[in-house]
Amino acid sequence: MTANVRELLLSRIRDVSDYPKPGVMFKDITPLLADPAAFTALTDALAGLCVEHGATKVVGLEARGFILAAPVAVRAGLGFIPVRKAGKLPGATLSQAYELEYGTAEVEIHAEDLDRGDRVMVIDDVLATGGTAEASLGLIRRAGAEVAGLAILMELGFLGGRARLEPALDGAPLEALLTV
Ligand SMILES: O=P(O)(O)OC[C@H]1O[C@H](OP(=O)(O)OP(=O)(O)O)[C@H](O)[C@@H]1O
Ligand SMILES: Nc1ncnc2[nH]cnc12
Repeated sequence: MTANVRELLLSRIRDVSDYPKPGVMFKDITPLLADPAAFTALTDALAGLCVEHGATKVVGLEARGFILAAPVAVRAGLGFIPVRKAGKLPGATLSQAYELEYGTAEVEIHAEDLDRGDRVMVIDDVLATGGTAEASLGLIRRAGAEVAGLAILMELGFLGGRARLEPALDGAPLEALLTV
């Protein structure tokens, strides 16, 4: 990704202080989504990572991760699998509870959506504490698939998510397009 594209993406992420609770600096990606040049550049960059790391499927993390991962899957010619918040998937699921920067949650995946031999690229907008990604990587492994990588638009470096994720990544790459 060129420095110009990085600048474009950074310029389209809005900082909202004290949202959704005091002390949190929320990274709002809606201006980026509304800009077709920026959204296309982001989709191309993430799809390129899928190809580079030999992914066979793309997993998006609810909800903002869906918005990024779905066009990436189409662009890369791969299937899209949702990791959803608990209670939203109708089939047989695997579940994992985790803690957020501002609350707790539980994520689920349809166990049948991944096969042994699949290499999964996991996509989300923001890496904060790493709890969501950690839980999701665990689900993918429990479903029998391999993690090709974790690709994030923006890593909040000061929250230490990368260090927390090291065991869960187990050598798979963590690719952050932007780090603040
Ligand atoms: O690294 P973590 O501390 O786990 O935080 C990162 C997660 O938090 C946000 O999702 P959120 O749960 O707020 O849901 P949303 O995408 O539905 O807005 C973001 O989209 C990541 O998935
Ligand atoms: N500061 C933040 N901005 C946007 N999404 C987040 N998810 C967790 N922390 C976040």
